[in-house]
Amino acid sequence: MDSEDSELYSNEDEDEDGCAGMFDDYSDDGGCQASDGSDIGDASDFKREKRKDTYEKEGPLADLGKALSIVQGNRGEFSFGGKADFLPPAPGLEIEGIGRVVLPLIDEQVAERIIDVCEQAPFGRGRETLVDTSVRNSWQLDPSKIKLTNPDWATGIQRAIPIIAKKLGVEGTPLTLHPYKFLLYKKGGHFTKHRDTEKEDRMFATMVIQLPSVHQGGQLQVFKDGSEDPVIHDFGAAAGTAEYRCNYAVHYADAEHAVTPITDGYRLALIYSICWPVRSSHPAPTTADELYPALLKPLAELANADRAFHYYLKHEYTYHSMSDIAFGSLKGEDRARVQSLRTANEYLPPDQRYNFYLLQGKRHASYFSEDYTTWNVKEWALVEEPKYKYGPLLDLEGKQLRKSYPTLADADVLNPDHQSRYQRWSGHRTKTYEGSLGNEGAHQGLDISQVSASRLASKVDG
Ligand SMILES: O=C(O)CCC(=O)C(=O)O
Ligand SMILES: [Fe+2]
Repeated sequence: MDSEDSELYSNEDEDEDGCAGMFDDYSDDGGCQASDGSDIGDASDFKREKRKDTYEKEGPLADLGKALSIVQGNRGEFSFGGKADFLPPAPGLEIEGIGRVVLPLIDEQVAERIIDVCEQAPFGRGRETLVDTSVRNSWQLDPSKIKLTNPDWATGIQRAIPIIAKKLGVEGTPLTLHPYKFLLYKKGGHFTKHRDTEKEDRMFATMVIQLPSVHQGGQLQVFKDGSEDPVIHDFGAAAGTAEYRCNYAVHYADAEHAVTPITDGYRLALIYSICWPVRSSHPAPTTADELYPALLKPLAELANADRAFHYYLKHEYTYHSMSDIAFGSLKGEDRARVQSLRTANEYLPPDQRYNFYLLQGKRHASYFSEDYTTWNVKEWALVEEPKYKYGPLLDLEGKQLRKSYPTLADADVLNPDHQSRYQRWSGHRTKTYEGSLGNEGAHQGLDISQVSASRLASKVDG
């Protein structure tokens, strides 16, 4: 394998906005990235990118994509939940400075006393942590400030782990659950669409446990791949059990989700981060054996032609999860597809086999609008060509190859889902707004930096 170790960020200049550090602009404090609901830049950018899209529609790379498109693997459920049978209905909630809180919470005075010891929950936008009740309106406490005194609580959380692992399609994996926040919503409380960011190393999913609550509204909506049709978690509302037991929901942290407004009562929830075990080596899901001939033929042709290719992972990954556990951190479909490629690769003659690598990329685009008045502006124009930066190659064990910062050409993309370039990059976004302040009618600018999904790149050995 001769890695291209010549250039650092090979295809573009450093951008000038201070985001030269590849992985430094995740939001941490708020724990969440707000998406403000507007489609800034999307329409015009999408059209442009579509026109320019150059991925191969026929030939061995396209055939390999076609064979891979049916690999779904043991994807697990994208978001699930329901009755938390594994937890006791009376958790024994104690709040520092308040004492024992009887559930469900209905007494307004008690609720206000709890609110007094809480802080208004913030959210992350770019590098900032903001409080804006039009985006997020709830009250939060650090888990160190609460106790769940029922001893069945801790054992119940442990009992949840194999259930969650199985539903996520990673049965047998010793996931860990870490309490992240206690949340209280009252009438008017809500949280607009957002993604959760990494709060702990190796966090990849979120569990919401709703404590016995009497309230109206406050459903959790989880959106799949930009779909407008969410999975809805009502935490026992329709079944009439919300007030008598704990209910839960799990979703991948990178899935967009929202909490609809609470229209009456109080909703209490505990948020847990779901994390991969350190240095996990659990078995990969299996794919059907009959698949390999279909993968093998185009893969062999590509190897013969000494052709490198790359694949855009579909889930979001943080730099930490990538470098810590690499292949072990891949989720659902990504995991199944990479594993299928690896298995097919084993059938190639040793001197033709591929090496597989992971790398993370970043796309930066600037937009401009003249009619900027709110965040709902429809017409944004690209100011200049988007810039792309790629991090170093990591092997599937997460080891960094020294000085290997490749450039990825569109012509070499393995694209099983026929995604446009814009779609391939439409993962995690950080939006920053810039404008001339206090100058009515002035032109306004907008930056969008996208932290892309990580990449799988591969190069012919030898
Ligand atoms: O309250 C909930 O159900 C979810 C809250 C949430 O999305 C978050 O804290 O990031
Ligand atoms: Fe969230």
